[in-house]
Amino acid sequence: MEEIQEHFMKQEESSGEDKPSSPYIAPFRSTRLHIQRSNVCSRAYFVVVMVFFHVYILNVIALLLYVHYNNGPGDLVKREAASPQPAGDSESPLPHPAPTSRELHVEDYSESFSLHRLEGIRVGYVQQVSLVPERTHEMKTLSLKPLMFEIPGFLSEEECRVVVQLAQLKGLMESQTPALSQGQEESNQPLLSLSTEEVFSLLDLNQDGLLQKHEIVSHSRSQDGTWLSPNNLRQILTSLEARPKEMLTLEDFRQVYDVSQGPGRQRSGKLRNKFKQRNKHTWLYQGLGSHHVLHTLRNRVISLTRLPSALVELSEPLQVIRYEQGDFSNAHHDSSPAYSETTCTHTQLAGNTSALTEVSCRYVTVLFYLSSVEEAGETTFPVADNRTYEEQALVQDGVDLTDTQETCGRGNLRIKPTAGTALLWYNHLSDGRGWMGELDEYSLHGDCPVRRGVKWVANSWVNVDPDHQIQARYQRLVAQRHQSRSGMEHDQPLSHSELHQDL
Ligand SMILES: O=C(O)CCC(=O)C(=O)O
Ligand SMILES: [Fe+2]
Repeated sequence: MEEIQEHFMKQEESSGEDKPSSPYIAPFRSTRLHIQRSNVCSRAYFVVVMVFFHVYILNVIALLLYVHYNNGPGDLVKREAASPQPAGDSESPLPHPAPTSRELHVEDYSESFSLHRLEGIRVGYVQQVSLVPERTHEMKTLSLKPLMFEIPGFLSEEECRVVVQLAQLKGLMESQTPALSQGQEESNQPLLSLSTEEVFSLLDLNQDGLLQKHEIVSHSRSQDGTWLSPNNLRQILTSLEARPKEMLTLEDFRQVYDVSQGPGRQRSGKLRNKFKQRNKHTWLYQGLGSHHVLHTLRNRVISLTRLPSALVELSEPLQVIRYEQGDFSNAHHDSSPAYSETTCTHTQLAGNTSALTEVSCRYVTVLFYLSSVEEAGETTFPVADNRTYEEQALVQDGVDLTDTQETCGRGNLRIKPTAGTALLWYNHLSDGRGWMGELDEYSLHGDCPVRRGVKWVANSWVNVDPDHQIQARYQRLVAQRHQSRSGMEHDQPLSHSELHQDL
C-alpha cells in the first residue's frame, strides 16, 4: 500500500513539472494515474463490502440462533396468538368457559399450544375469576411453593350432590395400597414383604449371581404394584451404569437398594403404617354423552386453568374418592419426575416404546371438595412454602411427615374440606419456555384421617407430557383417529378407552 502511495505521489510530482513542456504526454500520464487510483479505490471498496457482508452473515446467524432457542422446536409449540391476560389482574376476570356445544375440539389437537400459568402474586392475594355466566368467583393464593389457589363455591351444592351420586351409581373400589403390617419392623422394602436377597434372586433371571440392566427392568413396567418407584429405579440404574461391567453383585445391590427406599423409611427407624392410603374411588368420564354436570365441570376447569381445551379433554377422567372414618392417604406427589426411562401413561400410544416404566404426568391438580367433613380429614401440604426443601427434612426427630396418620398436625399448610370449594395447584414448575418443567417437590401432599363424617373429593388432573413433541404427536394421533371415525360414523364421539390406556 505504501509503495503504491509513494509511486502515486511521484507520478503526481513529475506530472506537475512536465505539464507545461510536454503537452502530448499529459493525456497518457493522466490515464495511468486514473488506472492506479481506481485500483486503490476498488480495493478499499472491496474491503468495506466484505466487512459489511460478514457482519450481515453474523447477524443472520445470531438471529436464527435466537429464534431457535426462544421457540424450541417451533413447529410443534407456538405461543397462543392471543395471549391471555395475566390472572393477577383483579380487574380482568377470566374468559367464559370454552364452547360446550361441540365436544372434542379436533381442530385444537393439531394446533400448537403453550401452557398458561396463573399468577400467585403473594400468599393471601385474591383475584376475581369468571367461570360461569353472570357471576365471578374469588380465587385466593394459598401458597407459592407449590403455586396453589383456593376457589370457594366452585361447585354448587347441587353439583356436589350429583357428582357423589354418579360415583355411587358407578360403584367405588378399594384403593388401599398395603405397606408393611402394623408391628412389622421397617426394613428396606416398604411395599414388599420380601428381603433384599429374595428380590435379588427373583430378578437374577439367569441365576448367575449378577444383575444386569435388562434383569432389573424386567419387573418395572407396571405402574401399580411396581417393586420400585421410577426414582428408585433410576438410582439403581445410575449405580449400575457407573460400574465397569454394568452389573451389580448382591452386595452392590444391597447398598443401592437399601438406600433407595425414600425419606423416612430407613432413617426414621419407625414402624410403618399398614397402608399407604385407605379410601374408595371411581372414575367418571366427562366427555360427550356424559352427565351435563360432569361436562360443565370440565369446561370450568378449562376456564380456570386457561390451558388448551384439547389438553384438558384428553386428560384422565374425574376421579371421585370417598373417605370414611379413619381413612386417609399418605403424602405423595400426584405427578412424577421425567426421566429417560419413563413414559407418560396418557401419551404412551405416541410415546417412547422402549421406556422402562410408565408414570402419571399431571401438570395441574384441581381438587374438588364434594362434602364438608365434621372432624379432621384435611388435605395437608407438609412442606408448602418452606424456605428450603430437603427430603431429609421430612423426617424430624424420628417422625415421618409423609405419614399423615401420625403427623398430620405438623404439615405447613392444611386445608379443611368445605363442600363446593376447589383447590388448584401445579405439580410441576414451568420450563421457562411455556411448557411443563420439573416436578415441584413442594407439591407433596396427603390427607389426614377423617375423624368424624364422610369426606368426598374429586380429582381433575390435566395430563401433560414433559416432552411436547410426544404430546403433540399424541394429539395428532387422536385427531387422525377422530377424523377417520367421524368420516365413517357421523360425529360419533371416541370412547374414552380408545384414547386412553390408563383405566
Ligand atoms: O383427598 C384429598 O384431600 C386429596 C386427594 C389426593 O391427594 C389424591 O387423591 O391424590
Ligand atoms: Fe394427591
